[in-house]
This record gives sequence, structure tokens and C-alpha cells, in this order.
Amino acid sequence: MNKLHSLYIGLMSGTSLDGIDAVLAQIGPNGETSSLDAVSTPFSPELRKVLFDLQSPGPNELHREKQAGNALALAYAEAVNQLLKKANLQPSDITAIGAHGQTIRHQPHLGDMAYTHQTLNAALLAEKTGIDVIADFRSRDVAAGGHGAPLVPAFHAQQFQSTENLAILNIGGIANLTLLPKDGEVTGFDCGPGNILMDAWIHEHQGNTFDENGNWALQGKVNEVLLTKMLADPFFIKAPPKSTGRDDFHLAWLQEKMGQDNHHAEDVQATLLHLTAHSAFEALLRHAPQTHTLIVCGGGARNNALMNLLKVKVQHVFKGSIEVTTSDSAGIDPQLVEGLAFAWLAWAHKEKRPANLPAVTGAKGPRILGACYPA
Ligand SMILES: Nc1ncnc2c1ncn2[C@@H]1O[C@H](COP(=O)(O)OP(=O)(O)OP(=O)(O)O)[C@@H](O)[C@H]1O
Ligand SMILES: CC(=O)N[C@H]1[C@@H]2OC[C@@H](O2)[C@@H](O)[C@@H]1O[C@H](C)C(=O)O
Repeated sequence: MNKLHSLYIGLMSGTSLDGIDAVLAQIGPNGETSSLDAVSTPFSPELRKVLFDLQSPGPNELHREKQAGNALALAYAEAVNQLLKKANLQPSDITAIGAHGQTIRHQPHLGDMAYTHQTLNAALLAEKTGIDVIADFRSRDVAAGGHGAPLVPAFHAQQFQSTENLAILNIGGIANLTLLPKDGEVTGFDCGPGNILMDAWIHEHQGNTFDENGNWALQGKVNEVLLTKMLADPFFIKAPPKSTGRDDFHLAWLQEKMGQDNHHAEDVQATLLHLTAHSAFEALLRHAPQTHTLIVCGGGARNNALMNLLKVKVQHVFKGSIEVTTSDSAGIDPQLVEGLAFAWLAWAHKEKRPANLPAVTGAKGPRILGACYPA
């Protein structure tokens, strides 16, 4: 390894609640980042349930939240140890871990009382790994009046430099779009539900955690009335800065839109697939019609039905002027982009570089993100 480069580990567990992506990154003096290795470990059904139950208010939350933070730290430590073993490295080889934690509330609209909470016992993670841990990346941006999300646009700007207009669409639990014009300011915002509602609906009806390749959705027929009702949610036309999460999009939201009408379950799944594709496509159409290439990342990039639908919509309106691809084309596994981003955010913290983009989050200014728990 070049002496000027350092090794960082990024740990991401996102709104899908599917598990942990741990990415080993090599980062250069100007933040040039490349992924060297990775492990992805699913949550145990028990931990997934504990984290899922915390997504909505309930009894004895403080104790349950602290216990979940400990359990998550232990699961993160296990992922780090697996990654170190796989890459044949020692804890002393790693400069720091950037750990996202698990978002269990996101309330950026409360003025001086705004908050966003990513549960994680970062002290326990530092203790168990013997590596400096940087965590709680979003709070400082929120304290500065921002949404604290999305944070990845700054990393996308670093990583996907180009001489043409790019847009990066992350389809995780929530979908977010980063716009990288070839000359102009980087912008970005959450554009709506990604996989979160499709995952919830198939889990409710078939017990699966996700709809592989959208196969179940493809058995149904889109219900245009329901789709129109869902797309009428004010979030979709709200001007950025904007962010969202499980606080806004959940099964009760879907049930409210469905009302008392009878629906075939697979038709609802088909409609949810179209909701994700349509809301992301509309965001692109409204905010970045000059895009040359749309790069899709996040687990949704692995859903063939979703990718095909997006391509059809883009082709229909833009007639070949926008190419749709996945981050594989830039050499990054779509599911690892966010993990890599949190390694980069840890680097930015260590280097005392601000990493939020006020034009994205709405914060009063650039801020150094995260808090350090030394080994
Ligand atoms: N082969 C596949 N077919 C369909 N969907 C898939 C496939 N692979 C992954 N997914 C979807 O991707 C999701 C995981 O995506 P990802 O890990 O990017 O989300 P996340 O990081 O948890 O969310 P966020 O970006 O909102 O924080 C799964 O829950 C599933 O819905
Ligand atoms: C509050 C929160 O956890 N937001 C997540 C979520 O997942 C996707 C989207 O909503 C994005 O805003 C953000 O995550 C990524 C990593 C971000 O901050 O860019």
C-alpha cells in the first residue's frame, strides 16, 4: 500500500434492516477511496425484530434502545473481525471505523428540538475491536439546522467524478438521488420509498424479507387508482432539502392509502414496485433532465424488475439521451457504496474536513461530522 494511503472500515446498516455491510477502504490524501474487501452479514431474526420494533413508539423504549445499541455494537464487532480475518489484517492496521448505527427515529423538522437518532453503543464497538470508532454522523448537521441526510452526495461527488452530467440513485430502504452536474453545484435529496414498502408487504403476506427480482410484483397488475393516491403524498412534490424514513413510509401509510378497498396482494406489490420506480423517475425528470448517465446503487439495483421498469421509463421520455447503469460499471458493488461512504466519512472526520453539503441538507454551513471513540 502507498504510504500516503490509510485503511478505514465503513459499517452500514440501513433502513432496509437487512443486515450489516462492512467495507475495507483504502483512502488517499485527498480522499481518493477504493474498496479492497467487504463482508455482508445478515441480522439475526432476533436483532432484526428488536430493531424493527424500535421504529415506532412503544413501552420501555429507553432500556430497549440501549440494549439494541449494545447488540448492534456486538454484531458490528463481529463483522469487523470477519473482515479483518478475510483481509489478513490486524486492528492496528486500521486508522478508524466509520459506523452508521441504526436509524430508529428521524425528526429533522422540529427546529431547535430537531433530532435524528442512530442507535449504536460506539464505545462498546471501540472496546471490542481495539480500533477508533467514529459514529453519530448526522447530529451535527441537524444541530446546524440541516436534515442530517442524505450524507452520501459528498462522497458520490468524490467518487464518481466525470466530464458529463451524472445522477446517482441509491435504492435502499429509502431512495435518494444525487445530482452531479459537470459544471455546477452538487445537490441531492431523498426521493421516497425504495424497497421499504415492498419488503414490508411481501413479509406480511409471504414471510419473505424481500421480493427477489420483483418476481412476486411481476405476477400482479398495477392498480392505477392506488398508485395515484400514493403519489399524492405531499412528500413527493416537496422541494429539497428533504429527507424521509420509516417515520413517514410504513405499512400503516400503505393501509391508509388502500382504505377499505379489496386488493389482490400481488397487485399491491406490483403497485409498490411502480411507486418506487415512478417517484425516482419523476425526481430525475423534475430536477435533472440534462442527465447523461443515471448510476443506480443500493440493493434495489439488484432487483431486475425494478431496473427494467426504470429503464423503460427513462427510454420512453428521454429516447436514449440518458444511459441507465449500475455502480458495477464504476467498479463498485451497488450494495457496498454506502458502506464505502461511511469509511470516507470517518476519514473526513479524522482529517477535520467538513463532510456535509449545506446545499443538500439545508444546514447553515459546512460542519465536521461525527464523534470519535478512541480505541
Ligand atoms: N436480488 C434482489 N431482488 C430484489 N430486491 C433486492 C435484491 N437484492 C437486494 N434487494 C433489496 O435491497 C434491500 C437492501 O438494500 P440496501 O442494503 O441498499 O438498503 P439499506 O442500506 O438498508 O437502506 P438505506 O439505503 O435506505 O439506508 C433489500 O431489503 C431488498 O429489498
Ligand atoms: C436518516 C437516515 O438514516 N437516512 C438514510 C436513509 O437511507 C437512504 C436515505 O434515507 C438517506 O437519506 C440516508 O442514508 C444515506 C446513507 C445518506 O445519508 O446518504
